[in-house]
Amino acid sequence: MTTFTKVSPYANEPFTDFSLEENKKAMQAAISKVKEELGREYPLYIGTEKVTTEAKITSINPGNVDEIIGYVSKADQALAEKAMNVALETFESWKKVPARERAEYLFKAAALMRARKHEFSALMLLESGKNYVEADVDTAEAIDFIEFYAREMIRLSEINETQPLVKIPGENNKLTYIPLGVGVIIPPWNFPLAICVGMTMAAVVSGNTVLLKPASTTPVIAHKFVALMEEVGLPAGVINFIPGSGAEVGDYLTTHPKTRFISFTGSKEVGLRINKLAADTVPGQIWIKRVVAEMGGKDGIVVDETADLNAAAAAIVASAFGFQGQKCSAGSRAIIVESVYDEVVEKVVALTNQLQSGLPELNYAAGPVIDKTSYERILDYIEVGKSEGTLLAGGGKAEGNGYYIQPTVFGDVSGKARIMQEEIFGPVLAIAKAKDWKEAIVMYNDTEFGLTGSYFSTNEERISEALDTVHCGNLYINRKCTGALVGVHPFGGFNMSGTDSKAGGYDYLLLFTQAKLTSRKV
Ligand SMILES: NC(=O)c1ccc[n+]([C@@H]2O[C@H](COP(=O)([O-])OP(=O)(O)OC[C@H]3O[C@@H](n4cnc5c(N)ncnc54)[C@H](O)[C@@H]3O)[C@@H](O)[C@H]2O)c1
Ligand SMILES: N[C@@H](CCC=O)C(=O)O
Repeated sequence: MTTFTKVSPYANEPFTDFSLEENKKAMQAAISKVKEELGREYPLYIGTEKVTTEAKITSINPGNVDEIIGYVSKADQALAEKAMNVALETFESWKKVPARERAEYLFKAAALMRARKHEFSALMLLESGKNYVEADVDTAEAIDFIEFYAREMIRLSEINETQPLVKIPGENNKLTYIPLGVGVIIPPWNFPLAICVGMTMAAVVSGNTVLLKPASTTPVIAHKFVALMEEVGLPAGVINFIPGSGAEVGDYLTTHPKTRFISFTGSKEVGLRINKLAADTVPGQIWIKRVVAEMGGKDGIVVDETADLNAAAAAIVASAFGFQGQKCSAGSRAIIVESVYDEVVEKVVALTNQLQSGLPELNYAAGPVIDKTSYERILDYIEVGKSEGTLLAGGGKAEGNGYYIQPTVFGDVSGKARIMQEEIFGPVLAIAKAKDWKEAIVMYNDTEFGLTGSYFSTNEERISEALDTVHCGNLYINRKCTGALVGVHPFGGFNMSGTDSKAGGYDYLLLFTQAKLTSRKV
């Protein structure tokens, strides 16, 4: 590879405006095209080999459970071992590829994904149940991660020029960020393109080779990304695609002596398990495994009596019910000061009741939740909510040939209630009343999580105190608590929300590299 793309300053990928008929039509055309390709089989990628297994993951449309998205081959431990050996071998050559050259593969991939944006969004919409806007935002974020990390790797490779070390006479000193080795990439299903792409590309552009184990409900969109990387000419063996059972393949690779790092995004329970298993050293292991674990949230919005109450209500509803509340950033709690409680709650309920449930391909505001297990878990939580608060909206199943649940709101919930403390990961909002803004912040902080939060107020003194005391990785003032943008809002949480890796930020690639200092006497 000799000719490099001219690198422009990083800018976020614009979102598509679906109020324009031509954009809506373009998405509908992409959905029709993708539908013609449903039901295919997809292999594992192990180096140059495409491996088809008898055992398959069947991916279905959660909004229309009779529609099969695809059949994806499934790795077992023997295939995971084979992939590990290929990744180890490929690492020896990939780590020597100059950073600028590695970044070039990413620039090419971003350009191609941009050209096929609606096609990626359409497949994701059918496989995960996102509506047009949510799918478009996910694809845009995937493009952003690729563009951002490519530039970041170039920056890190030039750090000696841009941030020189202190000079002393008689020595030439240099810092180089070198890769770690073979990493296991374990993304969740809820940003099935953006997070899968971001986690994988960050590790790869840093010079590592990876074993990518996608989430079992969204393996087809993950495959589309892997095929794209093959198309741009990324050397075989850099990304090895091994869908499979988390418990079987995941545990095997987490405890493997040659695994150098694990990059995980998902639930607290699985994240803690990985962290624990990875902490044990096994025979043949010569390093401390690095674990990047981004986990769940019980995010909340605090509203005081000076706030713009219409804006606050709109933000509460958008944060609670965007993609059916299936975001780690979802505002599943609202804490409202007593004097404006009734007014805000009334607005929230009115806006919630406007959300219509239906097929993602018809672009309904409220689509299905991801699978039967989630569906049943969320419905159970709704029953718990009925004994912990006052049901104000929704409260059960919604119509449709899929996993549809009504956007549900509970009021008068105590801060200690289960629906205020546990991550439900579905369209369920719990609202609590606080005596005043100070108590509201204390209630917000009363959680084991610490991912996102919003504070609505027009009082500068209180905003200033909120900025200091609301304890979460991503704190927003007077806006919703979802929708972090790459490069603008580096993303990651405190406490049980994870290792605060700040995806889409300037520190992120450091997690996939190690700094080597060389000092030469002159
Ligand atoms: N903090 C963040 O940035 C962030 C972003 C997105 C989602 N999330 C969280 O992710 C969760 C939802 O995603 P999910 O349902 O896919 O989470 P999950 O923990 O069930 O699964 C995440 C991934 O881990 C795999 N896995 C399961 N068991 C494993 C094991 N023993 N070893 C290795 N891998 C294993 C799964 O197959 C999947 O690929 C929510 O808790 C959400 O808050 C966090
Ligand atoms: N980064 C996304 C959330 C990712 C987790 O689900 C947001 O900011 O809404």
